[in-house]
Amino acid sequence: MTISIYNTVSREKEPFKPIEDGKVSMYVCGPTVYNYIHIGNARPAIVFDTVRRYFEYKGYTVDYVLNFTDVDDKIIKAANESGEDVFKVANRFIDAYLEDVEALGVKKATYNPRVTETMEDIIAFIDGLVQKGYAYEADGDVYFKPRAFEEYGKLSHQSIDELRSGARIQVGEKKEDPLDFALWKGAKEGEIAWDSPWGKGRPGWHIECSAMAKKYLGETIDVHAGGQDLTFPHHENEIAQSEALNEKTFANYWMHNGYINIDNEKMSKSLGNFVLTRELLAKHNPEVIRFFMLSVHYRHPINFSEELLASAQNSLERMKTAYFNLEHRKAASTDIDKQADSWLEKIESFKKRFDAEMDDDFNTANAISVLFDLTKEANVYLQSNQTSTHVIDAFQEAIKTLLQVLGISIEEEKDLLDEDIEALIQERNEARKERNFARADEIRDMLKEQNIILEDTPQGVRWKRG
Ligand SMILES: Nc1ncnc2c1ncn2[C@@H]1O[C@H](COP(=O)(O)OP(=O)(O)OP(=O)(O)O)[C@@H](O)[C@H]1O
Ligand SMILES: [Zn+2]
Repeated sequence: MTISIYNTVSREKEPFKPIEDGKVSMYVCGPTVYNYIHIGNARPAIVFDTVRRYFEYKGYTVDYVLNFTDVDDKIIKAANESGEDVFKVANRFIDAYLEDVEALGVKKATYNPRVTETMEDIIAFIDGLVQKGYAYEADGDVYFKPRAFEEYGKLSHQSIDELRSGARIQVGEKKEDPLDFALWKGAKEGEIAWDSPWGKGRPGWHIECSAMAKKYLGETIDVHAGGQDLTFPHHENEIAQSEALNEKTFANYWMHNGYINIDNEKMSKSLGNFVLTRELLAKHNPEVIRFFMLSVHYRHPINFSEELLASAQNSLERMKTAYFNLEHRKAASTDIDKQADSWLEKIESFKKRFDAEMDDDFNTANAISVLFDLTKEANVYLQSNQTSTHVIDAFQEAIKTLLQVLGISIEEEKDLLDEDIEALIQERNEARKERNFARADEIRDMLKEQNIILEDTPQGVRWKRG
Protein backbone atom coordinates (compact mmCIF):
# COMPACT_ATOMS: atom_id res chain seq x y z
CA MET A 1 0.00 0.00 0.00
CA THR A 2 1.16 3.50 -0.69
CA ILE A 3 0.60 6.42 1.62
CA SER A 4 -2.00 8.90 0.48
CA ILE A 5 -1.89 12.51 1.60
CA TYR A 6 -4.62 15.12 1.59
CA ASN A 7 -3.08 17.94 -0.41
CA THR A 8 -4.45 21.41 0.35
CA VAL A 9 -3.70 22.42 -3.27
CA SER A 10 -5.95 19.80 -4.90
CA ARG A 11 -8.22 19.37 -1.87
CA GLU A 12 -7.93 15.65 -2.47
CA LYS A 13 -6.04 12.69 -1.14
CA GLU A 14 -3.20 11.89 -3.51
CA PRO A 15 -0.87 8.87 -3.53
CA PHE A 16 2.52 9.84 -2.17
CA LYS A 17 5.32 9.69 -4.73
CA PRO A 18 8.68 10.86 -3.39
CA ILE A 19 10.96 12.97 -5.54
CA GLU A 20 13.77 10.57 -4.77
CA ASP A 21 13.13 6.90 -4.02
CA GLY A 22 13.24 6.10 -0.33
CA LYS A 23 13.59 9.74 0.71
CA VAL A 24 11.24 12.40 2.00
CA SER A 25 12.04 16.08 2.37
CA MET A 26 9.75 17.86 4.83
CA TYR A 27 9.57 21.52 5.71
CA VAL A 28 7.44 22.57 8.67
CA CYS A 29 6.97 26.23 9.55
CA GLY A 30 8.23 26.79 13.06
CA PRO A 31 7.44 29.26 15.80
CA THR A 32 8.11 32.96 16.16
CA VAL A 33 10.13 32.83 19.34
CA TYR A 34 8.97 35.57 21.68
CA ASN A 35 6.89 33.53 24.10
CA TYR A 36 6.33 30.04 25.50
CA ILE A 37 4.28 27.86 23.20
CA HIS A 38 0.66 27.02 23.91
CA ILE A 39 -0.79 23.62 23.17
CA GLY A 40 -2.19 24.90 19.87
CA ASN A 41 1.40 25.51 18.76
CA ALA A 42 2.35 22.06 20.06
CA ARG A 43 -0.17 20.43 17.74
CA PRO A 44 1.78 20.86 14.46
CA ALA A 45 4.95 19.79 16.29
CA ILE A 46 3.35 16.51 17.40
CA VAL A 47 1.29 15.87 14.27
CA PHE A 48 4.11 16.35 11.76
CA ASP A 49 6.56 14.47 13.98
CA THR A 50 4.13 11.57 13.74
CA VAL A 51 3.99 11.93 9.95
CA ARG A 52 7.77 11.82 9.94
CA ARG A 53 7.84 8.77 12.22
CA TYR A 54 5.39 6.95 9.99
CA PHE A 55 7.49 7.68 6.90
CA GLU A 56 10.53 6.33 8.76
CA TYR A 57 8.62 3.25 9.90
CA LYS A 58 7.82 2.63 6.22
CA GLY A 59 11.53 2.73 5.43
CA TYR A 60 11.98 6.29 4.18
CA THR A 61 14.84 8.51 5.23
CA VAL A 62 13.38 11.87 6.20
CA ASP A 63 15.10 15.23 5.99
CA TYR A 64 13.08 17.39 8.35
CA VAL A 65 13.46 21.15 8.54
CA LEU A 66 11.79 23.31 11.17
CA ASN A 67 12.73 26.97 11.18
CA PHE A 68 12.83 29.52 13.96
CA THR A 69 11.65 33.03 13.20
CA ASP A 70 14.13 34.74 15.49
CA VAL A 71 13.74 38.34 14.36
CA ASP A 72 10.40 40.06 13.80
CA ASP A 73 8.21 42.86 15.19
CA LYS A 74 6.91 40.81 18.13
CA ILE A 75 10.40 39.71 19.20
CA ILE A 76 11.74 43.26 18.92
CA LYS A 77 8.81 44.47 21.04
CA ALA A 78 9.43 41.76 23.66
CA ALA A 79 13.15 42.63 23.72
CA ASN A 80 12.41 46.33 24.18
CA GLU A 81 10.04 45.54 27.04
CA SER A 82 12.50 43.33 28.90
CA GLY A 83 15.52 45.52 28.12
CA GLU A 84 17.38 42.61 26.49
CA ASP A 85 18.66 42.24 22.97
CA VAL A 86 16.71 40.34 20.33
CA PHE A 87 19.12 37.39 20.37
CA LYS A 88 18.78 36.86 24.09
CA VAL A 89 14.98 36.79 23.89
CA ALA A 90 15.00 34.51 20.84
CA ASN A 91 17.52 32.09 22.36
CA ARG A 92 15.54 31.81 25.54
CA PHE A 93 12.35 30.87 23.71
CA ILE A 94 14.11 28.59 21.22
CA ASP A 95 15.49 26.64 24.19
CA ALA A 96 12.07 26.60 25.81
CA TYR A 97 10.45 25.41 22.56
CA LEU A 98 12.95 22.59 22.14
CA GLU A 99 12.53 21.57 25.76
CA ASP A 100 8.72 21.47 25.46
CA VAL A 101 8.56 19.52 22.22
CA GLU A 102 11.27 17.11 23.31
CA ALA A 103 9.22 16.34 26.41
CA LEU A 104 6.33 15.59 24.04
CA GLY A 105 8.40 12.98 22.22
CA VAL A 106 9.14 15.10 19.14
CA LYS A 107 12.31 13.97 17.39
CA LYS A 108 15.04 16.47 16.67
CA ALA A 109 14.74 18.09 13.25
CA THR A 110 17.52 17.42 10.75
CA TYR A 111 17.96 21.20 10.53
CA ASN A 112 16.66 24.08 12.66
CA PRO A 113 17.65 27.15 10.66
CA ARG A 114 17.21 30.63 12.09
CA VAL A 115 16.52 33.80 10.14
CA THR A 116 19.49 35.61 11.65
CA GLU A 117 21.78 32.83 10.47
CA THR A 118 20.34 32.63 6.93
CA MET A 119 20.57 36.30 6.05
CA GLU A 120 22.85 35.89 3.01
CA ASP A 121 20.58 33.33 1.38
CA ILE A 122 17.49 35.42 2.11
CA ILE A 123 19.07 38.51 0.56
CA ALA A 124 20.20 36.54 -2.51
CA PHE A 125 16.66 35.16 -2.88
CA ILE A 126 15.10 38.63 -2.74
CA ASP A 127 17.69 39.96 -5.14
CA GLY A 128 16.80 37.19 -7.60
CA LEU A 129 13.13 38.17 -7.42
CA VAL A 130 13.97 41.83 -8.05
CA GLN A 131 16.16 40.85 -11.03
CA LYS A 132 13.32 38.82 -12.51
CA GLY A 133 10.81 41.64 -12.13
CA TYR A 134 8.64 40.00 -9.47
CA ALA A 135 9.70 42.45 -6.81
CA TYR A 136 10.63 46.12 -6.56
CA GLU A 137 12.38 48.41 -4.17
CA ALA A 138 10.56 51.36 -2.66
CA ASP A 139 12.46 53.66 -0.35
CA GLY A 140 14.50 50.97 1.43
CA ASP A 141 11.71 48.36 1.43
CA VAL A 142 11.32 45.58 -1.13
CA TYR A 143 7.88 44.29 -2.13
CA PHE A 144 6.70 41.21 -4.01
CA LYS A 145 3.96 41.65 -6.63
CA PRO A 146 1.47 38.77 -6.43
CA ARG A 147 -0.11 40.06 -9.66
CA ALA A 148 3.07 39.16 -11.48
CA PHE A 149 2.68 35.52 -10.43
CA GLU A 150 -0.09 34.01 -12.48
CA GLU A 151 -1.00 31.17 -10.15
CA TYR A 152 -1.34 33.33 -7.05
CA GLY A 153 -4.21 32.00 -4.94
CA LYS A 154 -3.92 28.35 -6.02
CA LEU A 155 -3.27 27.05 -2.51
CA SER A 156 -5.97 28.96 -0.67
CA HIS A 157 -8.36 28.78 -3.64
CA GLN A 158 -8.94 32.49 -3.97
CA SER A 159 -8.83 34.63 -7.05
CA ILE A 160 -6.57 37.63 -7.16
CA ASP A 161 -9.54 39.94 -7.73
CA GLU A 162 -11.37 38.63 -4.67
CA LEU A 163 -8.24 39.23 -2.65
CA ARG A 164 -7.77 42.67 -4.15
CA SER A 165 -11.21 43.86 -3.07
CA GLY A 166 -10.42 43.25 0.61
CA ALA A 167 -6.93 44.70 0.65
CA ARG A 168 -5.94 48.24 1.69
CA ILE A 169 -2.66 50.13 1.72
CA GLN A 170 -1.90 51.17 5.30
CA VAL A 171 -0.67 54.65 6.14
CA GLY A 172 3.09 54.81 5.71
CA GLU A 173 3.31 51.81 3.37
CA LYS A 174 5.10 52.36 0.09
CA LYS A 175 3.44 49.62 -1.96
CA GLU A 176 2.20 49.98 -5.50
CA ASP A 177 -0.71 47.63 -4.98
CA PRO A 178 -2.46 46.70 -1.71
CA LEU A 179 -1.74 43.00 -2.43
CA ASP A 180 2.02 43.51 -2.51
CA PHE A 181 3.83 42.14 0.52
CA ALA A 182 7.20 42.98 2.06
CA LEU A 183 10.26 40.87 1.32
CA TRP A 184 12.58 43.36 2.99
CA LYS A 185 11.77 46.04 5.53
CA GLY A 186 14.03 49.09 5.73
CA ALA A 187 15.34 49.63 9.29
CA LYS A 188 13.54 51.97 11.62
CA GLU A 189 15.60 54.17 13.95
CA GLY A 190 17.42 52.10 16.59
CA GLU A 191 16.18 48.72 15.32
CA ILE A 192 18.39 45.71 14.73
CA ALA A 193 19.35 45.66 11.02
CA TRP A 194 21.45 43.90 8.40
CA ASP A 195 23.18 45.35 5.33
CA SER A 196 21.59 44.68 1.97
CA PRO A 197 21.60 46.03 -1.60
CA TRP A 198 18.57 48.13 -0.51
CA GLY A 199 20.19 49.54 2.61
CA LYS A 200 19.93 48.43 6.22
CA GLY A 201 16.91 46.41 7.20
CA ARG A 202 15.55 42.93 7.87
CA PRO A 203 13.49 40.35 5.98
CA GLY A 204 9.71 40.11 5.91
CA TRP A 205 8.23 36.91 7.36
CA HIS A 206 7.36 34.86 4.25
CA ILE A 207 10.70 35.00 2.48
CA GLU A 208 12.62 33.12 5.19
CA CYS A 209 10.81 29.84 4.52
CA SER A 210 11.35 30.04 0.75
CA ALA A 211 15.05 30.72 1.27
CA MET A 212 15.54 28.09 4.00
CA ALA A 213 13.63 25.35 2.19
CA LYS A 214 15.80 25.95 -0.88
CA LYS A 215 19.01 26.04 1.11
CA TYR A 216 18.41 22.84 3.06
CA LEU A 217 16.08 20.79 0.86
CA GLY A 218 16.36 22.08 -2.70
CA GLU A 219 14.02 23.83 -5.13
CA THR A 220 11.25 21.23 -4.96
CA ILE A 221 10.38 19.50 -1.72
CA ASP A 222 8.08 16.59 -0.97
CA VAL A 223 6.00 17.84 1.94
CA HIS A 224 5.43 21.32 3.26
CA ALA A 225 3.39 21.62 6.42
CA GLY A 226 2.04 23.93 9.07
CA GLY A 227 -1.08 25.00 10.91
CA GLN A 228 -4.22 25.75 8.95
CA ASP A 229 -3.90 29.49 9.62
CA LEU A 230 -0.68 29.53 7.62
CA THR A 231 -2.40 28.58 4.35
CA PHE A 232 -3.07 32.23 3.61
CA PRO A 233 -1.18 34.44 3.29
CA HIS A 234 2.01 32.74 4.51
CA HIS A 235 2.08 29.59 2.38
CA GLU A 236 0.45 31.25 -0.60
CA ASN A 237 3.26 33.80 -0.51
CA GLU A 238 5.94 31.15 -0.05
CA ILE A 239 4.69 29.42 -3.21
CA ALA A 240 4.66 32.67 -5.18
CA GLN A 241 8.22 33.57 -4.11
CA SER A 242 9.71 30.12 -4.67
CA GLU A 243 7.96 29.28 -7.91
CA ALA A 244 8.60 32.73 -9.36
CA LEU A 245 12.32 32.43 -8.72
CA ASN A 246 12.97 28.72 -9.27
CA GLU A 247 10.35 28.10 -11.99
CA LYS A 248 9.61 24.75 -10.39
CA THR A 249 6.84 23.37 -8.20
CA PHE A 250 7.79 24.38 -4.67
CA ALA A 251 6.19 21.51 -2.70
CA ASN A 252 4.42 18.43 -4.01
CA TYR A 253 2.18 18.00 -0.95
CA TRP A 254 0.82 20.72 1.30
CA MET A 255 -0.44 19.55 4.69
CA HIS A 256 -2.28 21.66 7.26
CA ASN A 257 -3.33 20.74 10.76
CA GLY A 258 -6.64 21.86 12.28
CA TYR A 259 -6.91 24.09 15.34
CA ILE A 260 -6.96 23.42 18.99
CA ASN A 261 -9.93 25.42 20.16
CA ILE A 262 -11.19 26.57 23.50
CA ASP A 263 -14.98 26.86 23.61
CA ASN A 264 -14.90 26.48 19.82
CA GLU A 265 -12.60 29.44 19.34
CA LYS A 266 -9.02 29.11 18.08
CA MET A 267 -6.53 29.04 20.91
CA SER A 268 -4.23 32.00 20.33
CA LYS A 269 -1.89 34.32 22.11
CA SER A 270 -3.76 37.39 20.96
CA LEU A 271 -7.11 36.17 22.34
CA GLY A 272 -5.48 35.18 25.60
CA ASN A 273 -7.44 31.89 25.71
CA PHE A 274 -4.39 29.67 25.77
CA VAL A 275 -2.96 26.90 27.89
CA LEU A 276 0.83 26.85 27.85
CA THR A 277 2.41 23.55 26.94
CA ARG A 278 4.68 23.70 29.96
CA GLU A 279 1.74 24.30 32.30
CA LEU A 280 0.08 21.21 30.92
CA LEU A 281 3.33 19.23 31.12
CA ALA A 282 3.55 20.07 34.81
CA LYS A 283 0.17 18.45 35.39
CA HIS A 284 0.07 15.57 32.94
CA ASN A 285 2.23 12.79 31.66
CA PRO A 286 3.66 13.99 28.30
CA GLU A 287 2.56 10.77 26.63
CA VAL A 288 -1.02 11.46 27.66
CA ILE A 289 -0.85 14.88 26.00
CA ARG A 290 0.58 13.32 22.86
CA PHE A 291 -1.99 10.53 22.85
CA PHE A 292 -4.76 13.10 23.31
CA MET A 293 -3.52 15.09 20.29
CA LEU A 294 -3.33 12.01 18.10
CA SER A 295 -6.70 10.65 19.09
CA VAL A 296 -8.27 13.14 16.66
CA HIS A 297 -7.51 13.27 12.92
CA TYR A 298 -4.89 15.94 12.33
CA ARG A 299 -7.13 17.96 9.99
CA HIS A 300 -10.04 18.10 12.43
CA PRO A 301 -10.41 20.67 15.18
CA ILE A 302 -9.98 19.64 18.81
CA ASN A 303 -12.00 21.41 21.43
CA PHE A 304 -9.61 21.29 24.35
CA SER A 305 -10.88 20.12 27.73
CA GLU A 306 -9.50 18.44 30.82
CA GLU A 307 -12.14 15.71 30.32
CA LEU A 308 -10.62 14.81 26.95
CA LEU A 309 -7.21 14.60 28.55
CA ALA A 310 -8.57 12.40 31.33
CA SER A 311 -10.13 10.10 28.79
CA ALA A 312 -6.83 9.94 26.85
CA GLN A 313 -5.10 9.03 30.09
CA ASN A 314 -7.57 6.25 30.70
CA SER A 315 -7.21 4.83 27.21
CA LEU A 316 -3.44 4.86 27.31
CA GLU A 317 -3.39 3.21 30.74
CA ARG A 318 -5.60 0.42 29.42
CA MET A 319 -3.14 -0.28 26.65
CA LYS A 320 -0.23 -0.26 29.03
CA THR A 321 -2.05 -2.52 31.45
CA ALA A 322 -2.65 -5.03 28.67
CA TYR A 323 1.04 -4.85 27.82
CA PHE A 324 2.08 -5.49 31.41
CA ASN A 325 -0.46 -8.26 31.84
CA LEU A 326 1.28 -9.94 28.92
CA GLU A 327 4.63 -9.37 30.59
CA HIS A 328 3.51 -11.01 33.80
CA ARG A 329 2.04 -13.99 31.99
CA LYS A 330 5.36 -14.83 30.40
CA ALA A 331 6.60 -16.80 33.38
CA ALA A 332 3.57 -19.09 33.26
CA SER A 333 3.74 -19.62 29.48
CA THR A 334 5.34 -22.40 27.51
CA ASP A 335 6.99 -22.74 24.11
CA ILE A 336 4.30 -25.02 22.82
CA ASP A 337 0.89 -23.85 21.72
CA LYS A 338 -1.03 -25.55 18.92
CA GLN A 339 -2.99 -22.40 18.25
CA ALA A 340 0.06 -20.15 18.16
CA ASP A 341 0.14 -19.78 14.38
CA SER A 342 -3.40 -18.57 14.10
CA TRP A 343 -2.78 -16.01 16.87
CA LEU A 344 0.41 -14.83 15.18
CA GLU A 345 -1.53 -14.35 11.96
CA LYS A 346 -4.17 -12.39 13.82
CA ILE A 347 -1.55 -10.09 15.31
CA GLU A 348 -0.08 -9.56 11.84
CA SER A 349 -3.52 -8.59 10.54
CA PHE A 350 -3.85 -5.94 13.26
CA LYS A 351 -0.52 -4.47 12.19
CA LYS A 352 -1.75 -4.37 8.60
CA ARG A 353 -4.96 -2.64 9.66
CA PHE A 354 -2.94 -0.08 11.60
CA ASP A 355 -0.79 0.59 8.54
CA ALA A 356 -3.85 0.89 6.31
CA GLU A 357 -5.27 3.60 8.59
CA MET A 358 -1.98 5.47 8.69
CA ASP A 359 -1.59 5.09 4.91
CA ASP A 360 -4.92 6.85 4.60
CA ASP A 361 -3.71 10.40 5.23
CA PHE A 362 -2.17 9.52 8.61
CA ASN A 363 -5.45 8.70 10.28
CA THR A 364 -4.09 8.37 13.80
CA ALA A 365 -7.60 8.37 15.29
CA ASN A 366 -8.50 5.15 13.48
CA ALA A 367 -5.03 3.72 13.98
CA ILE A 368 -5.55 4.14 17.73
CA SER A 369 -8.85 2.23 17.45
CA VAL A 370 -6.94 -0.62 15.83
CA LEU A 371 -4.47 -0.54 18.71
CA PHE A 372 -7.42 -0.84 21.08
CA ASP A 373 -8.73 -3.84 19.22
CA LEU A 374 -5.28 -5.37 19.40
CA THR A 375 -5.07 -4.92 23.16
CA LYS A 376 -8.58 -6.34 23.58
CA GLU A 377 -7.46 -9.36 21.61
CA ALA A 378 -4.43 -9.67 23.88
CA ASN A 379 -6.75 -9.70 26.87
CA VAL A 380 -8.81 -12.45 25.22
CA TYR A 381 -5.62 -14.42 24.66
CA LEU A 382 -4.70 -14.05 28.32
CA GLN A 383 -7.93 -15.88 29.19
CA SER A 384 -6.61 -19.03 27.45
CA ASN A 385 -5.63 -21.90 29.68
CA GLN A 386 -2.36 -22.32 27.93
CA THR A 387 -0.34 -19.42 26.58
CA SER A 388 2.78 -19.43 24.44
CA THR A 389 5.74 -17.15 24.89
CA HIS A 390 5.89 -16.62 21.10
CA VAL A 391 2.39 -15.25 20.99
CA ILE A 392 2.93 -13.14 24.10
CA ASP A 393 6.12 -11.71 22.58
CA ALA A 394 4.34 -10.99 19.31
CA PHE A 395 1.50 -9.18 21.09
CA GLN A 396 3.96 -7.12 23.09
CA GLU A 397 6.12 -6.35 20.11
CA ALA A 398 3.09 -5.20 18.09
CA ILE A 399 1.70 -2.96 20.85
CA LYS A 400 5.11 -1.49 21.54
CA THR A 401 6.05 -0.90 17.88
CA LEU A 402 2.75 0.66 16.90
CA LEU A 403 2.71 2.96 19.92
CA GLN A 404 6.28 3.89 19.03
CA VAL A 405 5.13 4.94 15.55
CA LEU A 406 2.84 7.37 17.36
CA GLY A 407 5.84 8.54 19.40
CA ILE A 408 4.69 6.87 22.61
CA SER A 409 7.03 4.61 24.50
CA ILE A 410 5.85 1.83 26.75
CA GLU A 411 9.17 1.17 28.42
CA GLU A 412 8.41 2.45 31.89
CA GLU A 413 6.07 0.55 34.10
CA LYS A 414 3.26 2.85 35.13
CA ASP A 415 0.98 2.61 38.12
CA LEU A 416 -2.21 0.68 37.58
CA LEU A 417 -5.49 2.58 37.67
CA ASP A 418 -8.10 1.73 40.29
CA GLU A 419 -10.44 0.26 37.73
CA ASP A 420 -7.71 -1.93 36.27
CA ILE A 421 -7.02 -3.25 39.74
CA GLU A 422 -10.69 -3.99 40.27
CA ALA A 423 -10.90 -5.75 36.91
CA LEU A 424 -7.92 -7.91 37.87
CA ILE A 425 -9.44 -8.76 41.25
CA GLN A 426 -12.65 -9.73 39.49
CA GLU A 427 -10.68 -11.91 37.11
CA ARG A 428 -8.90 -13.50 40.07
CA ASN A 429 -12.23 -14.30 41.76
CA GLU A 430 -13.45 -15.98 38.63
CA ALA A 431 -10.21 -17.90 38.21
CA ARG A 432 -10.60 -19.18 41.76
CA LYS A 433 -14.20 -20.21 41.14
CA GLU A 434 -13.01 -22.17 38.13
CA ARG A 435 -10.26 -23.61 40.30
CA ASN A 436 -7.64 -22.04 38.03
CA PHE A 437 -5.38 -21.36 41.00
CA ALA A 438 -2.33 -20.79 38.85
CA ARG A 439 -3.98 -17.74 37.24
CA ALA A 440 -5.35 -16.55 40.58
CA ASP A 441 -1.90 -16.65 42.15
CA GLU A 442 -0.38 -15.00 39.14
CA ILE A 443 -2.76 -12.06 39.47
CA ARG A 444 -2.04 -11.79 43.18
CA ASP A 445 1.73 -11.72 42.46
CA MET A 446 1.33 -9.22 39.69
CA LEU A 447 -0.63 -6.88 41.95
CA LYS A 448 1.90 -7.39 44.71
CA GLU A 449 4.65 -6.29 42.37
CA GLN A 450 2.75 -3.08 41.87
CA ASN A 451 2.45 -2.67 45.63
CA ILE A 452 -1.24 -3.57 45.74
CA ILE A 453 -2.13 -5.63 48.79
CA LEU A 454 -5.16 -7.93 48.75
CA GLU A 455 -7.14 -8.81 51.87
CA ASP A 456 -9.75 -11.54 52.00
CA THR A 457 -12.67 -10.32 54.10
CA PRO A 458 -16.14 -11.78 54.72
CA GLN A 459 -17.47 -9.11 52.31
CA GLY A 460 -15.07 -10.21 49.59
CA VAL A 461 -11.62 -9.11 48.54
CA ARG A 462 -10.44 -5.64 49.53
CA TRP A 463 -7.34 -3.97 48.22
CA LYS A 464 -5.06 -1.14 49.18
CA ARG A 465 -1.89 0.39 47.85
CA GLY A 466 1.14 -0.61 49.90
N1 LIG B 1 -4.83 27.00 18.08
C1 LIG B 1 -3.98 26.40 17.25
N2 LIG B 1 -4.21 25.13 16.88
C2 LIG B 1 -3.36 24.48 16.05
N3 LIG B 1 -2.23 25.04 15.53
C3 LIG B 1 -1.96 26.32 15.87
C4 LIG B 1 -2.82 27.05 16.73
N4 LIG B 1 -2.28 28.29 16.90
C5 LIG B 1 -1.12 28.32 16.18
N5 LIG B 1 -0.93 27.15 15.56
C6 LIG B 1 0.24 26.78 14.73
O1 LIG B 1 1.41 26.83 15.53
C7 LIG B 1 2.56 27.05 14.71
C8 LIG B 1 3.46 28.08 15.34
O2 LIG B 1 3.04 29.35 14.94
P1 LIG B 1 3.37 30.74 15.59
O3 LIG B 1 4.47 30.73 16.56
O4 LIG B 1 3.43 31.69 14.46
O5 LIG B 1 2.06 30.91 16.44
P2 LIG B 1 0.91 31.88 16.18
O6 LIG B 1 0.11 31.45 14.97
O7 LIG B 1 1.48 33.25 16.21
O8 LIG B 1 0.09 31.63 17.47
P3 LIG B 1 -1.05 32.61 17.94
O9 LIG B 1 -2.16 32.42 16.95
O10 LIG B 1 -1.36 32.11 19.30
O11 LIG B 1 -0.49 34.00 17.94
C9 LIG B 1 2.00 27.40 13.34
O12 LIG B 1 2.09 26.26 12.51
C10 LIG B 1 0.55 27.72 13.61
O13 LIG B 1 -0.26 27.46 12.50
ZN1 LIG C 1 6.80 29.16 6.57
